[in-house]
Amino acid sequence: MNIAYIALGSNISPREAFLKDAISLLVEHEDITVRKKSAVYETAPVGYTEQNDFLNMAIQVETDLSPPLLLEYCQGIEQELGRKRVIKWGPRTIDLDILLYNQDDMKTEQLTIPHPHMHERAFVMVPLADLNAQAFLPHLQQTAGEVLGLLPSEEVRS
Ligand SMILES: Nc1nc2nc(S)n(CCO)c2c(=O)[nH]1
Repeated sequence: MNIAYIALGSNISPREAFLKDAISLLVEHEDITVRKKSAVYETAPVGYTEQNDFLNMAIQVETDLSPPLLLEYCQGIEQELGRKRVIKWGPRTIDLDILLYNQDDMKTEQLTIPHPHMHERAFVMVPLADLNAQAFLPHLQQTAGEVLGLLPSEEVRS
């Protein structure tokens, strides 16, 4: 069994429905188990800012699929839910990005894991820390919490 973290985003209505549908399609795959879901965050667009606000979240999955096969299935979901790559950084019905896959640190033509920009994006790092602040980013040798400046705390602050 492998553990992967996937970021999801949508900024075309109905955003919530696209997130739910994407997760349902992931759950349908016999080699994918969705173990945990973060909260859903409304976020201002970064990069290409002339577009609607996003809903972002992240999920933790267990999978027997290899990274390339997991990517292929995620891209299939984007197609299925009507993602049209009109403007590269533009609006999208649904976006699924593989953030982490075990402790892999790999780069191929199709796929770079960990996601190269994840540490620069609060809309990715906050949902990831929701799931597991101890998730380790091998390319940075830091946990998700450390990237966010969260100090490990034994007790939950009351
Ligand atoms: N807040 C926010 N801004 C974004 N800019 C791009 S591109 N994207 C697409 C994901 O790379 C997003 C996003 O998901 N959320």
